[in-house]
Amino acid sequence: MHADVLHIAVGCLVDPDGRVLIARRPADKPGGGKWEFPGGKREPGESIEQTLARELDEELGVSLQDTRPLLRFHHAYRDRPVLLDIHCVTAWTGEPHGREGQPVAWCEPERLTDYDLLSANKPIVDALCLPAAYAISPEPGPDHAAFLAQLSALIASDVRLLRLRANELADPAYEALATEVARVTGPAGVDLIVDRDAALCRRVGAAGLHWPASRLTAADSRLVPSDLWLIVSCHDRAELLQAHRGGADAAVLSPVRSTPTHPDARPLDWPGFAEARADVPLPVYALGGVGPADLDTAWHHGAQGVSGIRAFWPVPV
Ligand SMILES: Nc1nc2c([nH]c(=O)n2[C@@H]2O[C@H](COP(=O)(O)OP(=O)(O)OP(=O)(O)O)[C@@H](O)[C@H]2O)c(=O)[nH]1
Ligand SMILES: [Mg+2]
Repeated sequence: MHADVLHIAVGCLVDPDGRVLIARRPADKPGGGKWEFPGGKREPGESIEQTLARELDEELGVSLQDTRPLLRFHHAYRDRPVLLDIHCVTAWTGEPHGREGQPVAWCEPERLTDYDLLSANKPIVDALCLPAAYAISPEPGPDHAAFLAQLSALIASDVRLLRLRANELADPAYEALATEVARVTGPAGVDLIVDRDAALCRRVGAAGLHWPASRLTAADSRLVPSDLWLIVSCHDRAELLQAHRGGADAAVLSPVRSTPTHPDARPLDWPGFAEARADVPLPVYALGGVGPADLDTAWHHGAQGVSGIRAFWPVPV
C-alpha cells in the first residue's frame, strides 16, 4: 500500500431489526457534519480487526463480539486517499452511544440515502441494502403455472432478491410472465430483478435490471434510473471494472466452480474470485456451483453473498 494511503476500519452495526448505526462527524474533522459509519485510522502495529475493535470502543463504547467483512476498496478524496475496510458487526456488548459527543442514529438501510453521507459511501449503502442471497430462476419452460407454484415455494424459503431469467422468451412473452411473477413477489416483499430494459421494468413494477457486462461497453455513465437496481453479470476483473464505470450497483461474478450448465467455463475458485473482485467498489455475488452453505466462505473472499439457480430453486433443474 502507498505510504500516504490511510487504512480505515469501518464498522456497520446491524441490530436484530436490520437497522444500521450511523454517526455524524464533528464539524472540525474532514467531512465535518456529514454522516458516516463509525470507525477510524489504523495505527502502526495493529491488525484491521484490532483497529475496528479499538475505534468502536472509543467512538461508541461497545465491545465487538461478531463481525464479518462487508467491502474493501480505495477512494481518492482530493486531500487524501483512503482504503476503507468495512465490516458488518452483528453482535456486541454495551449500548452504543456517541462517546465523543457525536449524534448517532439507527437507520433502516433503505433510508440511509436520506442522510448526507460521506461521498465514498454509496457502495456501502448498496451492500447493506442488498441481501446475502440472489436467486436466479431456471428457464420457465412451457408450464408457467408450475413455474409460478415453484416460485411461491422459493419465496417461502426466505429469498428476498430474485432474477427472472428467461432467455428463450421473446419480449412480449417475457413481459407477460414477469407481470405474473411480480404479483407473487410484490406482496411478499421480494425484489424482482428483470432482464431487458428499464421501461419493461417499470411496467411490471420490478425493482431493477440485470444486464450482461457487454451491455455497458459503450457507457461510462449510468443508463438506468437511480431508483432501480442495476446488477451486472461479469466473468473477470475487467468486466467488474466495466460494470463499475457503467454505474452498476452490484455485480455477479462467475463461475466460482464448474457447473453442469457451463462445463467448459474455467472456474475461478475462491482465490480467483477474491483476486478478481478485490478493490472494486461494488457488492459482488459469487455464482457458479455455490449456495447458502458457502456463504461464510464467500464473505471471507470478498463476496456480498451467493447467487445461483440450482441451490435455491425448490425442484431439481
Ligand atoms: N469512519 C468512517 N470513515 C469513513 C467513512 N467513509 C469514508 O470515506 N471515510 C473516510 O475515512 C476517514 C476516517 O477517518 P476518521 O476521521 O474517522 O478517523 P479517526 O476516527 O481515526 O479520527 P481522528 O483523526 O479524530 O483520530 C474519513 O476521514 C473519511 O475520509 C465512513 O463511513 N466511516
Ligand atoms: Mg472516526
